[in-house]
Amino acid sequence: MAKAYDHLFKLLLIGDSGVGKTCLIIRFAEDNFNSTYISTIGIDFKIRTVDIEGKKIKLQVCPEIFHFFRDTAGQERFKTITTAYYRGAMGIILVYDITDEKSFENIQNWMKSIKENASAGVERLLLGNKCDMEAKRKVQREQADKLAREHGIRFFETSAKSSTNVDEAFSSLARDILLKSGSRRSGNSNKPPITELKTSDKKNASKCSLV
Ligand SMILES: Nc1nc2c(ncn2[C@@H]2O[C@H](COP(=O)(O)OP(=O)(O)OP(=O)(O)O)[C@@H](O)[C@H]2O)c(=O)[nH]1
Repeated sequence: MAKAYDHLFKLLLIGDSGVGKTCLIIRFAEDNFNSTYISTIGIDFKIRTVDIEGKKIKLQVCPEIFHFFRDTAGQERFKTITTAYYRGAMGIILVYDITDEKSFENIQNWMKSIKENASAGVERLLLGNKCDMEAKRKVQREQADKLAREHGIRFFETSAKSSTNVDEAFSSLARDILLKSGSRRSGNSNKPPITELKTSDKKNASKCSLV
């Protein structure tokens, strides 16, 4: 029997608690949104197959999961329990909440965490989620755009609630991973420059930015 997909890519979402990682995954995989907040204690990964460049790409998506523990001095700390998944991820999505400045500042720490835990060639993507809450915005898109450029990664503003840019963000990451794996095999890079996607996809951006 023919395989139902051409490639399987494992993606991981990281970012502060409450920024909307689980909701983004559920919106992407099930096209659903629930505003009741239950902090992740172990949603399993979700799966969706997308069509990219004529290939069927099965995306297996998982949020970073933490647990609290006490260190030897009795201080409460948290620790990832998905370290193995971190290493196996081919794409990592860094998420902050546009209404929460701290979650944006912490992106630098999450970048460090990727360096320490993930595979060297992992593709990264920055998302500013909850862009439906414009009135409560604390992080300007220019700040995030600058950060993304400094790290050479793409940036979208998304809303899991209104579904803005969610498919676009996941597909763009999958496309980058696909192009990278192809170029690794052929020895040259087909990855379009970051600015190229910006113009072609801008029509989908609605009020949220896609830079
Ligand atoms: N307005 C709005 N609220 C959102 C959006 N995404 C998530 N939320 C809300 O934000 C809260 C946290 O969302 P989660 O998806 O559970 O956040 P998380 O990052 O998985 O949190 P942890 O599991 O604690 O790591 C929930 O109340 C969601 O309903 C969004 O795009 N817009």
